[in-house]
Amino acid sequence: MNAVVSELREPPAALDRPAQALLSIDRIDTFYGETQALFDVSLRVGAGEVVALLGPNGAGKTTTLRSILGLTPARAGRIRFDGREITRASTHEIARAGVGWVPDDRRIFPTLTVARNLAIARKKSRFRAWSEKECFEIFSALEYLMHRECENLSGGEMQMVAISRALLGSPGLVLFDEPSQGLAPKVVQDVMKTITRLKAEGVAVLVVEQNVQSALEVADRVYVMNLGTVVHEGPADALRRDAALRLRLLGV
Ligand SMILES: Nc1ncnc2c1ncn2[C@@H]1O[C@H](COP(=O)(O)OP(=O)(O)OP(=O)(O)O)[C@@H](O)[C@H]1O
Repeated sequence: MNAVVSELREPPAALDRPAQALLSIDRIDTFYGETQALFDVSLRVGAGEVVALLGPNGAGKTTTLRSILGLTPARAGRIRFDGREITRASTHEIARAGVGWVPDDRRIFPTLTVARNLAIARKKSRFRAWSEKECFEIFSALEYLMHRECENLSGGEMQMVAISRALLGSPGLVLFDEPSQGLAPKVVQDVMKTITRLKAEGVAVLVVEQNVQSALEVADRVYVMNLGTVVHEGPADALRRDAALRLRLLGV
């Protein structure tokens, strides 16, 4: 083959990568002050794809989410969402573009009612708007909690509010940070079912999890991080089936 033609060609896409990335992170470095937390991190999430971000404490998973959200912007590299560069956009603009967030500490206004917390989360983006009624279909208990103040809710109830709040913001992508943390096994199953439902509705998900088993049940693809870098990328199925690989990468 002519050398010039071959150089002009796109490199072959890896088979396990989505052809059209909704979110693409390219070689980002992120710092807290002078301390570097992410080193040359690249990651992709396709439209309607569920991607799990796994790895030990301090690996850089939350920092990756914070970089996407503009809470701790990347100092080098590039982040694109839905065809638009968001590397240095404000968190508000990123949310308006259709990135939803379910934080690990839920961040619900404790003295406001559930209804009020949900009302202030409503936003329009180019992605589909979810209604409160649809949230009640997903979480049947939610309808009966609407007039409760959020400080009186259980951990599982708070998680329902946090997920519903993300959906009411019309997301094309929802970032979940440790959604199963501190929840009873039944509630963890409900959260994982919700992730599967989002995928069925065409919403992409990037989920950070310590609960490897639950994450592998719902994910299409997986990234494993360690010490601020991506150390593995591949289909979730490979990690589900290969106990030796799972043990080597995740210690479980
Ligand atoms: N606000 C902060 N200021 C300084 N360093 C931080 C801050 N937040 C995180 N770090 C450091 O950045 C690195 C990555 O942390 P990060 O929270 O992203 O890891 P993680 O993989 O999400 O782990 P965990 O499950 O413990 O949250 C760690 O070395 C951590 O100590």
